[in-house]
Amino acid sequence: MPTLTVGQIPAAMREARQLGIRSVKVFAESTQRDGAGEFSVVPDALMARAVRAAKDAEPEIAVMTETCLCSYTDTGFCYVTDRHGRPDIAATTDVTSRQAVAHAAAGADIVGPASMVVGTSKGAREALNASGHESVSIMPHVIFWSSLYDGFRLTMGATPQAGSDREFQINPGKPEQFIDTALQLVGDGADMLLLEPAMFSADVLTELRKRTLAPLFPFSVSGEYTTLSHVDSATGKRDVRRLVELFTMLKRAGAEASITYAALDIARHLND
Ligand SMILES: NCC(=O)CCC(=O)O
Ligand SMILES: [Zn+2]
Repeated sequence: MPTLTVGQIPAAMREARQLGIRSVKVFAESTQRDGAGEFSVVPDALMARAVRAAKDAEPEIAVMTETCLCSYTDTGFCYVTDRHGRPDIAATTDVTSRQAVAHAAAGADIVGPASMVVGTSKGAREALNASGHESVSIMPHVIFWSSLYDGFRLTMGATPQAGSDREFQINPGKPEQFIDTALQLVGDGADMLLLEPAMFSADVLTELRKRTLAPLFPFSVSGEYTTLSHVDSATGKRDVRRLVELFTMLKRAGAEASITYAALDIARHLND
């Protein structure tokens, strides 16, 4: 998967603005890890520097972040584990809530609890309110298991070392569980919901569109980017036509907007 250094962010943001993109979502790949994910909240942590670089370059573009631990734990899990290797819910909520505050302090407009650990959205909301960041929004991820995440995990060095990261993600055979979780998150203070993987959650998007007023954002994940688009060897451009068709369908189904790694390529394609 393509990545940027912090130094490359300003140019990408300027191009995004010129092409009419109004928001970006940032993921940070940390090389420093420990058992508790504390490198995500040190002063000048990678995500905070990335957010600051983006907002300094283009203050009008909304910046969304991810609050999660898979890029910061030595296990590669999205949550802190206790000495028995079991998820430690309280510790996970504590550190991801501090991430939310750190991202907001760096200028983020929307933070995205992504571990699916119950309580992390509520925790982030309370921590943001207690630190004067009432206007920062929360967009939690609602996630079906999928092999489409493999490319992201490989790129981010976030493949769990043992077992799988399905603990809190939802079995794709249980759509009602996905819907219940999404509605519960709205009850916990989510301002909007991110649904992933985009292409395999169109049915629950349609259902949720009828059941909540919260804006719904399908997230087209790494496997969708790598399998539905490719660089055309003749033109050197990324052929994004299949992705455009996917996002057109999702818009029909009720998506507010879709999130994609191909945003710049699609905007270039549409502006051609
Ligand atoms: N929490 C980060 C993701 O879910 C990314 C998935 C992907 O792009 O494959
Ligand atoms: Zn994660």
